[in-house]
Amino acid sequence: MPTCRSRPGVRTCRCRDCAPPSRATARPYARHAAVSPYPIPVSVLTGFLGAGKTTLLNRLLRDPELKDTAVIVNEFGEVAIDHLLVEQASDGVIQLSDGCLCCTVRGELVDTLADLIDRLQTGRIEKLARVVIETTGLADPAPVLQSIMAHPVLVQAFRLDGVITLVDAVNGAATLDNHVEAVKQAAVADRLVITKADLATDAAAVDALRRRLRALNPNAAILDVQGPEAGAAGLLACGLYDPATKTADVRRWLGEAADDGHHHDGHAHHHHDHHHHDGHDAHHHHHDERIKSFSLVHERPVPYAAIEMFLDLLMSVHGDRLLRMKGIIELREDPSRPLVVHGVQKTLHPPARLPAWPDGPRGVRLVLITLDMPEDYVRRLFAIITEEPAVDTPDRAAVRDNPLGIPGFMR
Ligand SMILES: Nc1nc2c(ncn2[C@@H]2O[C@H](COP(=O)(O)OP(=O)(O)OP(=O)(O)O)[C@@H](O)[C@H]2O)c(=O)[nH]1
Repeated sequence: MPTCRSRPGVRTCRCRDCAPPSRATARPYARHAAVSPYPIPVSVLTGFLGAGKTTLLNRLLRDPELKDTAVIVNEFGEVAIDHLLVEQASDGVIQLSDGCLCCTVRGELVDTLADLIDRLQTGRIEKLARVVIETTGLADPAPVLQSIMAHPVLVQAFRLDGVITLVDAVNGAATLDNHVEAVKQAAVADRLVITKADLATDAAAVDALRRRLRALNPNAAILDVQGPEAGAAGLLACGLYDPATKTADVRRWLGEAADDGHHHDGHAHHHHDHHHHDGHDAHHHHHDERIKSFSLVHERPVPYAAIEMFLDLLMSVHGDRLLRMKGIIELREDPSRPLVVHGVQKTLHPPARLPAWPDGPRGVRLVLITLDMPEDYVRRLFAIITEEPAVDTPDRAAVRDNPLGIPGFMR
């Protein structure tokens, strides 16, 4: 990354030469996908200590589909050894010097990603098809996702493709009991991968772990690391765009919220399975109880201002409790082009517009993954925001023209 022209040595200063372009110039990724390499998909590979991240990464990197992939490996502890374990040519591997990727070296992750773009633009890297970030096992992945999405330049160059979380079949249940980070890792995943099933002697315990993961995260596919579907294609293409069909695949992206057949009431909330028929009574699910995944569904278009107000209120009141949100929205002002929203905690990705609706249901479909968030509050807020005002009431026009005027929701 070049240093600042006016202040040599300073890398990320805010002077006119260096300041990133304003958000207003950010272009939705859908539009330039066809003509430029941007945005480059970023996959985050996470999973508790020793879950098998490096092992899987090494296997994936041998797949020709992963050519032109940059891998950012982070390191927990003083001595940088993880990069030595990643077998691929050292060129593609970027080692963050120290510490935990999620917090202390957040700046460094941003610099590393910015540097990749710089190398691409100056021709030092010819092609960059994808970035994989392997997080330390102790990381809460949300801040990693956030640091990409909150950065005005990075957000134009990269898009989050998905989070792949590895769960060890032998130690997974105990890890979930004892570490809330592990529960968060599982909850925000787009793909859950069970590793070390070959070492597990107790098949019933592995089944119980699967059920527990399913309850924690109803929308993610659960795969076996040894299975045929755990290859590059199955793991690294979780985003809205299906690289196979080159179209937006909402169903694949949102999971059950897009599934018209099952949840007409918009209540896609999964209750935890407390029936342990197998005698493997996983007693302490207290971390699991704090995490909920639910969908908000509305079958009609909504005004832009209403959805904006909903997201604003949700983020400002409960942003810290929102681990992840994804959604697709039919706007009343422009129903033919869906709005795509993507949030991590208090950070909202600049909303993108798709040129057209893919097949399937329209309206509003939002999937929320929350930690200690009062679901009732969110549902009530959503109901008020999406409610059609009764015909013939004097307030109807006022509400339509100025949704900020909805009673009870003045700020
Ligand atoms: N039998 C078996 N061993 C595995 C599997 N996956 C990983 N391992 C082993 O588990 C150990 C830890 O694997 P790593 O890939 O280093 O795990 P990691 O998640 O990168 O570990 P950290 O970076 O320390 O968090 C290694 O000895 C692997 O060989 C698996 O599916 N089956």
